[in-house]
Amino acid sequence: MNYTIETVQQQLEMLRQQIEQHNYQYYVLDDPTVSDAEYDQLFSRLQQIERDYPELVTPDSPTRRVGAAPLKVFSQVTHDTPMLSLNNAFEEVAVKAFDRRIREGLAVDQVEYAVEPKFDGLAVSLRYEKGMFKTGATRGDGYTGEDITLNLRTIKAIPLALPVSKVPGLLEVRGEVLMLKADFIRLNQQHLEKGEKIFANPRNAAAGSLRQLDSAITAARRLMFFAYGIGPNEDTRVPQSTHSDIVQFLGSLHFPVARECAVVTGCDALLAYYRKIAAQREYLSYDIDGVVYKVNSLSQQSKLGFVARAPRFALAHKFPAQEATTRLLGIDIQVGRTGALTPVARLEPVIVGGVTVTNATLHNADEVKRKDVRIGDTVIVRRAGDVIPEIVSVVPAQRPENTQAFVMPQHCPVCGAKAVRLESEAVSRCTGGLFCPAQRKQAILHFASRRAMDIEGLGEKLVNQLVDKAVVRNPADLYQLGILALANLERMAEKSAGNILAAIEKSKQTTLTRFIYALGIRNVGEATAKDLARYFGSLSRLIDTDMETLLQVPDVGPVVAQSILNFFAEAHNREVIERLRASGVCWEENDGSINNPPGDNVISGKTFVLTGALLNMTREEAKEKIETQGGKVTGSVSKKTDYVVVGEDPGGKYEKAVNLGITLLDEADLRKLLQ
Ligand SMILES: NC(=O)c1ccc[n+]([C@@H]2O[C@H](COP(=O)([O-])OP(=O)(O)OC[C@H]3O[C@@H](n4cnc5c(N)ncnc54)[C@H](O)[C@@H]3O)[C@@H](O)[C@H]2O)c1
Ligand SMILES: [Zn+2]
Repeated sequence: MNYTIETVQQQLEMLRQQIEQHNYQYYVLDDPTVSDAEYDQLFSRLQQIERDYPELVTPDSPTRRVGAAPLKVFSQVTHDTPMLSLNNAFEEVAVKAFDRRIREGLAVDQVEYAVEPKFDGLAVSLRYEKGMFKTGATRGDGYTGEDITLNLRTIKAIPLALPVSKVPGLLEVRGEVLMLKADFIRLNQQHLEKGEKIFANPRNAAAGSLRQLDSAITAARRLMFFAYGIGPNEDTRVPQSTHSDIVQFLGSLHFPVARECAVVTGCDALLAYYRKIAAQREYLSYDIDGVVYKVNSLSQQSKLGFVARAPRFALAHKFPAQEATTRLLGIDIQVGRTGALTPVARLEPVIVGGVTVTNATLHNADEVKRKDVRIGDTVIVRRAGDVIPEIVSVVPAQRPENTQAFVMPQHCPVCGAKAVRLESEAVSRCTGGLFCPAQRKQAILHFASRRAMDIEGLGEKLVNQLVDKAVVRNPADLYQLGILALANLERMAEKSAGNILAAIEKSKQTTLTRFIYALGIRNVGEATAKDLARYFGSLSRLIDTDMETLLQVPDVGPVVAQSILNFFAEAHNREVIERLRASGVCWEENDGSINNPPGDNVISGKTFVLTGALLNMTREEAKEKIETQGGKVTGSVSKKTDYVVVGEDPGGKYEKAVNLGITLLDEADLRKLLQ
């Protein structure tokens, strides 16, 4: 196709505008809207056109510049030596071309390179004066960065003081701040639980954590630093000969440096290093997006010099993208072992980092809403190591017409029970805990566990087999098991089958606490089960209870109470309980009153009159105790008096109480009440 200068000009402008917008999203807002691969494509298109039409290159083109201008809310730091970017290569041919250019530029046959992993974080510069950490800044647009000294001081890996004997003057250390994969997963998990925004990848998490106005937030996030270079310095003790010496020197100052740094010679060795690191990538504790090749000799480096935005002596050889763009075909709901409903994106198959991806997690309803993911959307998918692929974002410009926002289903798609979301949680959960097929294994294992029904020998392997073979679908089925069904299972001798049947039989005789706990009601642990058993005395009272009553139980709040109500509201759960009782599971019950005679409702709001001398406490003490529990003590008996406490030698008040028919208590009764 033949372009006129005008159409090329138009294309250029569009590309530049798009790239500027992406730079802003990525560098300033830490919130990219396209995948890196897509960005890199736009960028190399722009580079290509500018190579073909050098007369159209403008000094402000993104290909001439680094990053983006610093945010105004931070103070600015001028870099005495600019912080540049790196030229990129994705293909081996580009690496070979790089090596050839270097050899030609230096007029040598072979070149020695320092090779390093390319950290996927954000570049910072740390300024030390007389060995003390003074200021730290982001790269910004390469010339001016943001002053983030306070935030950097919270990073444990950054030394606040260096041995002055080694660096008496000025030293600027350059390197990358990043978040370790494990810390990233933990942070997102926390955010997910709290219903907060989750980060697309460790780089964004690191950038978002570091570029905070409140350094307390940075301190709460765990960040890591790796040093890879030195900026301005006025010190002859800084190595002057090779880059690898500099890295070693940084290590001796106690800066973390990558263990994978090496020195190699020739182009084949570069490619071998790339393959070696690519194979290790998954196992590294931090994300890398490629490797970096740097001419090792510093004098050769300065001979080669710089192009617009990057040194000529270095090259970033990037790994294939971990992100890709594809179409969202549907949103399925998966039900986890604990009943959590997770929306999962069904995708048009796409290759991400060498693996075909057809599904990606959307985490929960809030996340879907925040990203506004809709069926038919074009989405960016990211895959990192063995982490489940996820949707990073939607490409809004490519949304088809008439799409609808996603709504979380009101019922469990597996068992049809009501799905509810508790106020304190980010996820919806199926309430059919005892019979939902998705939750079977978990429910049965918990039911049989030691502190619940205590069925010895019924462990995970056995439960898996029983459920997979559909011999047991819910805890009630356990009590219908026969020796044959058990003995037919793998690795199950007749003797151990007999033992298990005996353990099941034995478990029938249990306590109400254990039984309530065994039901696996969300938020009802052992302690709560005990409180409930004490308070209600019988299971049927608990099943028939209401919110108001539940809130009277010690330590039961609205969230726990709602969980309990949801659980018993599900008819299938009640059926399983009926079957359990019919098969002989039993415990002692009472009407609850003997467990609860003391407590608020007895003293609180009641009026007491004391008469006669008490043996083990003074009247003052008795009065105080009654009052601290919310009761009232008055001096004379009337129809409004609830209790008269009668001690030794009571006076006229005693007779009056008898006449009015008021409940009399002796000292022992009072003490019991007060307990
Ligand atoms: N998705 C988007 O919208 C978007 C927008 C802008 C940029 N980007 C991404 O950022 C890239 C461009 O960013 P860039 O200019 O920072 O370039 P870059 O990240 O490709 O390379 C330069 C940077 O590499 C880092 N680095 C890591 N390890 C290093 C080492 N051992 N030695 C030296 N430097 C090392 C330094 O921070 C340096 O600034 C793009 O290729 C793209 O992947 C994405
Ligand atoms: Zn269910």
